[in-house]
Amino acid sequence: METVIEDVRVRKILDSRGNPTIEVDVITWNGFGRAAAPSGASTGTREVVAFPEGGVDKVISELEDVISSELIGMDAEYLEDIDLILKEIDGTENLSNIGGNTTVAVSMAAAKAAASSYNLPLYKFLGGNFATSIPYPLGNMINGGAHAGKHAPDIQEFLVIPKGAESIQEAVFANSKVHARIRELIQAKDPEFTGGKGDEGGWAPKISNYEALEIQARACEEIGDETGVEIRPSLDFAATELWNSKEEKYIYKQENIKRDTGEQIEFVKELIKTYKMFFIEDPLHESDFQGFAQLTKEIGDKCIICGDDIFVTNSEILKKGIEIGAANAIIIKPNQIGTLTDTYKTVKLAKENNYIPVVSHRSGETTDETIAHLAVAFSAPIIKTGAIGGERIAKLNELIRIQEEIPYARMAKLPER
Ligand SMILES: C=C(OP(=O)(O)O)C(=O)O
Ligand SMILES: [Mg+2]
Repeated sequence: METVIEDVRVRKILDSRGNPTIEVDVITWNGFGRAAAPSGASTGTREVVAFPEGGVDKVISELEDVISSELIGMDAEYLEDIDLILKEIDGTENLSNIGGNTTVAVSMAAAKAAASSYNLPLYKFLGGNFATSIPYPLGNMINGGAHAGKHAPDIQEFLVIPKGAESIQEAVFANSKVHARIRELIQAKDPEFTGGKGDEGGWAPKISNYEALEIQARACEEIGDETGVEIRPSLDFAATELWNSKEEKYIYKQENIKRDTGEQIEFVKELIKTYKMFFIEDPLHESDFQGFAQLTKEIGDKCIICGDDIFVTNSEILKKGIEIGAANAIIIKPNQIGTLTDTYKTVKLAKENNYIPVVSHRSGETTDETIAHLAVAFSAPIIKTGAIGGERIAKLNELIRIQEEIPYARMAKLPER
């Protein structure tokens, strides 16, 4: 009885870019769940459609009644049934009728309502008592590409991971120290730097890719020495954004360099070796499964090779990657696939095949903290959710609370790289 849905409310709220997004409340007999959908800027073409034409307003005016009349009376605990109904209401493969952002917000709010009905936090409701490992935060330090202005580096994300941290608190503060040090190092290079940031809270400076790489490496080393925590650099190339399919080249506008697939693979390998990169995301464009497989085979034992736009949290697409050994990690973004059930299906498949699930934010976020709970529930060893900024720290601070709550909490076991 406790988990029976009594009401569903949908509203338009702001995201971190100032764009409208959807927030959903699910009210059960004995509980309440609220969740909001994020949105991407460098989206994969095979992601589900975020919103139907007409955007959030259309969803609210036309769909609120349909969704709530279907869900009222259902049991929020039966997440698979709820997600199935949402997909049935939509009726398309890519959720283009009601939008994947609509379904994901309802799906997450329903799960949170079910958890709350039992007086359980979401991570425990979904993950049970043995979900005790806390993910390492992969934090954004410098933003480029689609997440920053045109003078910023071409590579989308310069990230760091405090892999030597012994607690989430130590980890997030190590990241914030690196973030602050990077500002100083940028300022030393460019005295006119105003402290501008990109969409994910990383600095958006007018420096080259190589300058950014040098600054990133130096900051990791200096803060690592200061704190005694090993901190390793990482990158998200978001290479689909760099790929020009007509020329069949990756275009680095800033350096006026074009690289074909072979050159791109060599370039990525060189950066991994030079900077001891721990994690590289989307080094090749979203359709290059073979390139991913080659890179993984050649250097996947030295660095995590992670697929985002290539897999779009879709288990069927991941299967294709697994068959040929493309990547050894996968970004998990619930709104790429539209429901929690399908998100979990992908995480399960990844784990069964030794692909590391990396639960991730989007560039457009809200203060919704759900992904912190999902990362713990799924025992994901890494969460990618920025380093600073209100919508990023909402997740990081929630992890601090979760760690405090779990009696045997320990940092996740990271793969050796
Ligand atoms: C978070 C990312 O960006 P977006 O949300 O714009 O896809 C990413 O590419 O990993
Ligand atoms: Mg990415």
